[in-house]
Amino acid sequence: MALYLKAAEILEKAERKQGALKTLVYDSKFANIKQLFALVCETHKFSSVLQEIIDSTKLLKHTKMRMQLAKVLVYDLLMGQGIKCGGSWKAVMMKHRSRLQAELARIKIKQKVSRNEDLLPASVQRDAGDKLPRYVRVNTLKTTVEDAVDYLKRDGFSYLGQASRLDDLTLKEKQFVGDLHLPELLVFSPKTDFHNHFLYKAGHIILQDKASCLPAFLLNPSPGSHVIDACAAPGNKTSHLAALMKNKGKLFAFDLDAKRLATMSTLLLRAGVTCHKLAHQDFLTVDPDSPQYKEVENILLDPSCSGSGMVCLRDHASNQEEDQARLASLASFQLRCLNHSLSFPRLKRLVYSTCSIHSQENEEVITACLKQNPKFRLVHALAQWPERGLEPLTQCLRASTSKTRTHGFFVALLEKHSESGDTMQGTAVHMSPDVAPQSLTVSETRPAASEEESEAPETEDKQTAAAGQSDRKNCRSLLLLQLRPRSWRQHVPGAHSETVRRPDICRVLNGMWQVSGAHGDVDEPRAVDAMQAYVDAGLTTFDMADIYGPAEEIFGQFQSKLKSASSGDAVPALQGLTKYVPRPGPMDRKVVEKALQCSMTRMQVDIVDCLQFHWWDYTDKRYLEALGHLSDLQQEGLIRELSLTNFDTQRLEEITNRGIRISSNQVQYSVIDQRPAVKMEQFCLANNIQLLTYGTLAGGLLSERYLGKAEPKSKADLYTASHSKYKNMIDSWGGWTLFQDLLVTLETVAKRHDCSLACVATRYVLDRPAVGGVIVGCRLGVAGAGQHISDSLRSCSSDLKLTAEDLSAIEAVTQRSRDLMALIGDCGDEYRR
Ligand SMILES: C[S@@+](CC[C@H](N)C(=O)[O-])C[C@H]1O[C@@H](n2cnc3c(N)ncnc32)[C@H](O)[C@@H]1O
Repeated sequence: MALYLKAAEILEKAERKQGALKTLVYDSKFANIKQLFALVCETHKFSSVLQEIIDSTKLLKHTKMRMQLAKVLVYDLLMGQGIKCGGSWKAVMMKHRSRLQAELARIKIKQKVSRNEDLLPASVQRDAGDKLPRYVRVNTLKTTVEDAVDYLKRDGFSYLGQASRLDDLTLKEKQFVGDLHLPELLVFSPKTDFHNHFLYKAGHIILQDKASCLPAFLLNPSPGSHVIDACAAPGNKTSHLAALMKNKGKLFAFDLDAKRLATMSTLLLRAGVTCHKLAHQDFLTVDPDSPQYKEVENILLDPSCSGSGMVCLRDHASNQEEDQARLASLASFQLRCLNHSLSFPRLKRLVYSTCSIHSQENEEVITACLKQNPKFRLVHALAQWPERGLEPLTQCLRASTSKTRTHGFFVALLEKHSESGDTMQGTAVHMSPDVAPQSLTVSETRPAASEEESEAPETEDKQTAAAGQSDRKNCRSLLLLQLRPRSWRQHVPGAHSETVRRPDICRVLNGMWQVSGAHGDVDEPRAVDAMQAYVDAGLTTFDMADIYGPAEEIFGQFQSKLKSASSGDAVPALQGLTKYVPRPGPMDRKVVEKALQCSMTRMQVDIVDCLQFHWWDYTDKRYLEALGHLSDLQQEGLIRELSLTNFDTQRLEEITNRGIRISSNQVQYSVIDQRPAVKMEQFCLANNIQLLTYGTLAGGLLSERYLGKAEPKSKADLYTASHSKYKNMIDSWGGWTLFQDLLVTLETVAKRHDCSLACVATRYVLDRPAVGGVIVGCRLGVAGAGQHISDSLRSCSSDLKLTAEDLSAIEAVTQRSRDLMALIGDCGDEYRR
């Protein structure tokens, strides 16, 4: 039912002119955007027919339903895939089904047609029947046309060469050609879906209608130039401009809409665009005389418009009077934007474009603008283009499904006369007074508009840059952090605060779950030897547990090996954090003390740096008893820091309120699982408790290795306990497709900082306010540990700073995920379901 309610809500908003259908759909954050978009578009297309059926059958009166909800339900019942929900709405629709079907049949008989499609107005039928080719722009910032063609051929597509006629764009499944007008454009059969294709996800190709590629192509800014993209989001044309500029120069991009800008940020990151400067600003308020724009010679102006050229968005049942008012308001806004653009002092060329088929927004706006700006004139663009602007503005381009096999579009290229008064290439337009739009006035309000299709690609495989010596040096100063730098001991009578040294821990901790056996057999002597490399790199903190197989023993053996090898030299200080994970049962002092002694023996220590307590069942309150004893043992000098693992905020508060001082809580925290940010983090900050995080790299799934890879499903694919655990988390969070979006975004951020994707994912969590350290599973005795160490060092190096833009790109993906707090619960609840 959620699908139908959301579709109806969007249609109602569109009816109230609160936005374009596509924008409303994308802004809805609905889980299945594709499904919602299809339903909204189809219902919209058949709107007048559905209205007739609903009116004739008096469905609203019988059901008390609202019109748009009735339309989506009737559409799916009679023309779509059948009602997909259950419950009362289904029952209602089934009750009325025969009458609704009969009414549809009656309308068909009356119109002497047999197919639903034939009921549509002629203009719609033509559009719907004329399925547009799938256009793919090769992103030359990331690849070349030749490489993309080669890749696609190897991927089973058949390349038919360069098209030379429009008819060559009629292609069968799996065939493709090079476009006849635009060199970086490849053309495929209409149903080709690239949304899950590696090249798309890697940002090597951009899914962009051919007409929408014209503006940047015609502006053709040179590398190094300064360019403005005035109404830029979601950024397809910006990325095209950047590609033409080879990422050199300055590309100022403005947009009013924050959400669209967030999408744009992601899109540009994926596309590898780096020469841009995004601004959330009304372009009309940008000061043309500001020194920063003094070198701007090119502007691309693609303002909000009616969207009437977008095949699926055409409103076939619209109110003519309202439309006229809206068009006038849009045209007025477009003219203001144009006039403003032309006031930039160094401007030489401007491209104006709309995805509208209305002359009010196109030729009339240009005509009015040229009248008001006599220093500018039209350039006859792309002579070989088959569809021209309406007379007399044939210098402009128009595009349509029938003549250019694209969406409906309009493009004008304006150029300034040379300073001497000579004209630059092209012909000045001569205005006839009858063409000049008398009605164009300047409106102050922003009109409701339709926006052009936004599409979101992704990024490529890249080996991480190994951190060099300088990284390691930088990192050491940041590496150590006092686990709990505060004076709580003073509040505890009898505390051994003077004698117990507080350990400093590394910001990246070596997690030893990997030696527990859950990740394959462990060669203990090899594991012991492998610890040396971590310690040599300065990564001296190890996190283990009494239930991690031989982890504590391995730590102990390494500790003793270090001592015996020191021959009098200072032994490097290790920090050993372990966990006490008892089965629920009696928690008297003897039990707790014995468990602690066992850990100490295995770890070969006489004081445990940090003891993290876990409890499986909150209904069994003996966790409070256990913590009381642990607190006593701490006072007796056997534990430096008493901590928790996987406790939720409620219990953390309960424990703290009992006067038991807790140093840290170990929780799952990653770009994916951000539950701690909901309330845990705040409580920790207020109570001087640090979070130590695990799962930050999702058991290794958050890495380049899984970028562009098919979803791992089998046991063979998910061969460690970590893989299956975190794959489940990804499934709950939003699934593999969204996860791929995240990988691409992280990888693009990583490239910008010349580090690995894992570094970015780690740094993202390290930067959270309550996070003291991130635990990264250490691959003791496993090949590749070198890379892993350098990544850890780089993650906490001072020169790795995630920018606001990086964060907003990451958040643009994560905000599309499910609410894990609602789904799973607070930290650690996954262990107690
Ligand atoms: C047709 S869309 C632009 C599509 C974009 N050029 C692309 O190719 O991806 C128009 C954009 O203009 C933005 N917009 C509308 N009024 C604006 C203004 N006054 N200043 C800046 N942007 C504005 C809208 O938010 C919308 O994102």
